Amino acid sequence: MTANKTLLLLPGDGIGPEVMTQAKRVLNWLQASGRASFTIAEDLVGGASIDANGVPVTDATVAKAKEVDAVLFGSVGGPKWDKVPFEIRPEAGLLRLRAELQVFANLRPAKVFDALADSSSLKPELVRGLDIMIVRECIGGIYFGEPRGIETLPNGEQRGINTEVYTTHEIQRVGRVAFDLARKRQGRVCSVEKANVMEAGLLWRQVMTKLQAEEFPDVQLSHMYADNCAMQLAKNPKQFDVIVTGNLFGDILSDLAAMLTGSLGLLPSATLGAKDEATGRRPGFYEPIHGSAPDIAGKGVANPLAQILSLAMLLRYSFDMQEDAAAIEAAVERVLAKAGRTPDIAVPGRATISTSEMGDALIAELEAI
Ligand SMILES: NC(=O)C1=CN([C@@H]2O[C@H](COP(=O)(O)OP(=O)(O)OC[C@H]3O[C@@H](n4cnc5c(N)ncnc54)[C@H](O)[C@@H]3O)[C@@H](O)[C@H]2O)C=CC1
Ligand SMILES: CC(C)CC(=O)C(=O)O
Ligand SMILES: [Mg+2]
Repeated sequence: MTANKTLLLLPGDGIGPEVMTQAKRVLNWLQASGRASFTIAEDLVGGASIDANGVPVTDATVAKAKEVDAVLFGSVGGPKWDKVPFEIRPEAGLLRLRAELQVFANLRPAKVFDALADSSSLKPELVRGLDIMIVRECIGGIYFGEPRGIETLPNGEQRGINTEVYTTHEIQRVGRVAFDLARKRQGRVCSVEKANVMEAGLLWRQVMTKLQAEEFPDVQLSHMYADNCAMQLAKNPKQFDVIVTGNLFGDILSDLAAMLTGSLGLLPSATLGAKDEATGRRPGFYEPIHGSAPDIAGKGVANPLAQILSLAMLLRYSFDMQEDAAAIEAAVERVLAKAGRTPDIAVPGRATISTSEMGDALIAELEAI
């Protein structure tokens, strides 16, 4: 059994708590079957924290997130908080957590399960067997760059400002994560930016080129403009192995990649920081790539698999529980093969199951191991 590990759950808003409930069942199964022992805390974040505490994440919650071995996050936001000041909107809580934990490398795998090749909006032959890894820089770029804000000009007009900023160091550290991952995969990295338009993109391209030549000559590096990458992902996604890109392009391209797999409700992510050489600890923050899905929240129909697969990534990357992570992924595959489908991945003409029934089906598969 793996020694006691500490875990903070932050379900958040909308479908966040609904899908987190199913992930908790998997955690319970891991403990009840004697595979692991966790100390689990849970806290508010996003709109739920605004309602209770007036801020989207409290200092105490941030402190807890820094103390634990890993954080499992749901999703935040929703129309209820549309009118709160921008600085304390629910999403600001998520951005603060990522920044405070210094989790800079967001790993967003897009893998097509065999049983779902027909659920993609692309032709099955284009996506069958697809397995790409998008590495998105997560605490820099235009989401964090200064200056930012909305200012009033002398003529009374307003101007909204955000700034794309990347330093050599920020590009190198996420680049190393991408090259390291490629070494364990097909050995190919495609670096994505807009070096034809933006200086930050030009620097990104130069730094990646130098990094590959100096530290990763065994890995093949190509470059692509972000607009072309979006087109190529829809045209021929299997050409990619690892894609490394900045915060904004990574956010957008990973939602696009999600639809190749059949649904946004299937894509997990792991966001990792640097390993502290003194303690051996590496911050790990795990979340589905989808948001709080206000259009389906409260209906019991959200697909919990992205949240559960995020837990599998947590076990793999933060707790080195490779077998258990693989067991969960295999159970997901078996549930899908037996046509266990929430509405987002429905097979036309066949009944769908609810969020909790998807949880039931998954636990049944895990118990059958
Ligand atoms: N990490 C986070 O907490 C994120 C939060 N958001 C926030 O979420 C709210 C809604 O944003 P949207 O742009 O609508 O994106 P969204 O990802 O919440 O939803 C987009 C579409 O995908 C569907 N969908 C998402 N997850 C699903 C699941 N697990 N099962 C089935 N269908 C699913 C939704 O029903 C919706 O039709 C906003 O407040 C946004 O800021 C958005 C993205 C990430
Ligand atoms: C801060 C988030 C709402 C941005 C987002 O869409 C994401 O990280 O996937
Ligand atoms: Mg997003």
